[in-house]
Amino acid sequence: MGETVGQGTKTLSQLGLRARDGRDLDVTGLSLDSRTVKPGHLFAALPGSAVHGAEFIPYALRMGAIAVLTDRAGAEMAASALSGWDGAVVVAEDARAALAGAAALWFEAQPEHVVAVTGTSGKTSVASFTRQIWQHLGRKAISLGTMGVQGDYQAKLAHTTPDPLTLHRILSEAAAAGVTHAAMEASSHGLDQRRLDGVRVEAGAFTNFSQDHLDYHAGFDEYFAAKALLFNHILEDGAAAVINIDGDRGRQMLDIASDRGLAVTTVGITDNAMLRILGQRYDATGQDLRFSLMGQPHMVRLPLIGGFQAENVLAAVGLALAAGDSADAVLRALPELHTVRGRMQLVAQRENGATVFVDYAHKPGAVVAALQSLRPHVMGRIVCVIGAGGDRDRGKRPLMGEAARQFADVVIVTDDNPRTEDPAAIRAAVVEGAGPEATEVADRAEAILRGVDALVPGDALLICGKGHETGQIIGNDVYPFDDAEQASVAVAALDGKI
Ligand SMILES: CC(=O)N[C@H]1[C@@H](OP(=O)(O)OP(=O)(O)OC[C@H]2O[C@@H](n3ccc(=O)[nH]c3=O)[C@H](O)[C@@H]2O)O[C@H](CO)[C@@H](O)[C@@H]1O[C@H](C)C(=O)N[C@@H](C)C(=O)N[C@H](CCC(=O)O)C(=O)O
Ligand SMILES: Nc1ncnc2c1ncn2[C@@H]1O[C@H](COP(=O)(O)OP(=O)(O)OP(=O)(O)O)[C@@H](O)[C@H]1O
Ligand SMILES: N[C@H](CCC[C@H](N)C(=O)O)C(=O)O
Ligand SMILES: [Mg+2]
Repeated sequence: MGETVGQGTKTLSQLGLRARDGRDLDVTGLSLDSRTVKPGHLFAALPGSAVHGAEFIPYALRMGAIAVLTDRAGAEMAASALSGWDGAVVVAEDARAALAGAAALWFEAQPEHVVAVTGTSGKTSVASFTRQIWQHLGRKAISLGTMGVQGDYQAKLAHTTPDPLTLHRILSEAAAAGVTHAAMEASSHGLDQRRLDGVRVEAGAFTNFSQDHLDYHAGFDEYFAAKALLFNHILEDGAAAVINIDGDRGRQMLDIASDRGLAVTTVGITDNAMLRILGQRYDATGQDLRFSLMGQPHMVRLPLIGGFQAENVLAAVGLALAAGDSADAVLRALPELHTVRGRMQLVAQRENGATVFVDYAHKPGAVVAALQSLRPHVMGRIVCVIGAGGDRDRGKRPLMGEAARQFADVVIVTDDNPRTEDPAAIRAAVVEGAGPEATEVADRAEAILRGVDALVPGDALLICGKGHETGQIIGNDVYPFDDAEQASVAVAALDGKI
């Protein structure tokens, strides 16, 4: 799935495309991978990070492609395969954007209200909270992102922001199923690769900015620029923007949104934020939040662990208001919100009362936020089990270890998803930051068992990095593994229940 779609036919011009010889052929489907091309398809030969899709044009032609969409470099690369071919060649300045536009026109239907959220951390949570608010108001709603498609239409996704063919297919299927409201995550890869182009987004949110994905983006500024595309490129004129202005990058995004003339709602603890956090009181099961909306104070009980969840909730409030619901209705839904699986989720409790949480913190900023925000909920020590994924940004590993050393009392370094890297080398990089007092336990199940074993009354264990994931990727294989399940097993074993 994903790389191809096809049902019925459309002409190139109906897809917003123009062949270089001006002919307007019918196409029977769209493919962005040569291996999924069927007779009559348009093959999008896109520039990739490993290869240029144009390398596969001869193969796509053999498979029966009737049209090829590519960029200038691709057309040059495939010049000999394309010369004398009787299909249509579309050369676009930005072939990714052209494909996304074509996908939007292929499917046409989208939920009436689509909002999108970007930022280094909190996208999944904000999208889920927004969808939950809508569902409490009786709207037919979905959230779409890292957790797949959830809500009144459901599907699995391989990516946080899927390729445009998958994305537009899902939006149209959801619309056909009666979904009127969709909240989606806009990942920096997705924005950079124009996967969301053509989606009619009526409101965008920005959460925060810290280090991630520097294996993909050239630097912090390029990573930020990708996120800014939501506000200076994707959002329609007159759309709304909900921006957390607590950090420098938030204020920078505010300027970008204001310059664009978007209707901005600001969020944060900052004095002049329109949705402003006034105070938070924490206990073992959640928090009381005092906040103001356009100057009016409100109190709400949130069954959510972690101070940052209040920022995520207020961003969701901003999006729900921007999509047209009334403040009264939206505020009534808040006490019903529940956490996203694997986000500061209480997964087990020992007989002595000590608690175990699973969190998806897999970047330095998230580790700091998760540990710092757990602290006021915990009277005793915080034990932290942490590792880092292989084949991803290497620079973040020592920083994640350092964050654990700084904000946890006991640190156990273990494997995350080593993928094709040497697990011991990844652990060593994490230990570099975690310091000599950290314990290294390669096997993740054993690390969790040791973490649980260390808990005395009042303590809490935070298992970082894998959140909702149900597999551990070692080499190219995926082995069943679920942090929440391992925590329950460890608690049961140590408390003598199995
Ligand atoms: C780095 C990255 O984002 N890569 C994405 C990108 O692939 P690429 O440009 O690197 O592809 P490539 O391998 O160089 O190939 C170039 C082109 O040739 C085509 N091809 C390739 C082989 C072939 O036989 N025939 C063929 O036509 C490919 O379909 C592609 O269009 O375009 C592909 C098609 O859309 C994506 O599947 C692929 O996602 C890869 C698998 C991926 O893992 N991406 C991750 C990092 C990602 O996108 N993550 C974000 C953020 C997650 C987060 O929030 O943390 C996400 O939104 O999920
Ligand atoms: N507002 C926030 N500020 C700081 N950290 C946060 C915030 N929200 C979530 N986090 C941390 O980031 C982790 C991931 O949260 P979430 O899945 O909502 O974000 P995301 O942006 O979708 O992440 P990803 O890009 O990995 O999918 C959480 O488990 C938590 O540790
Ligand atoms: N979407 C993120 C998830 C990382 C999760 C973490 N467990 C890891 O494997 O690094 C990525 O692919 O970079
Ligand atoms: Mg996410």
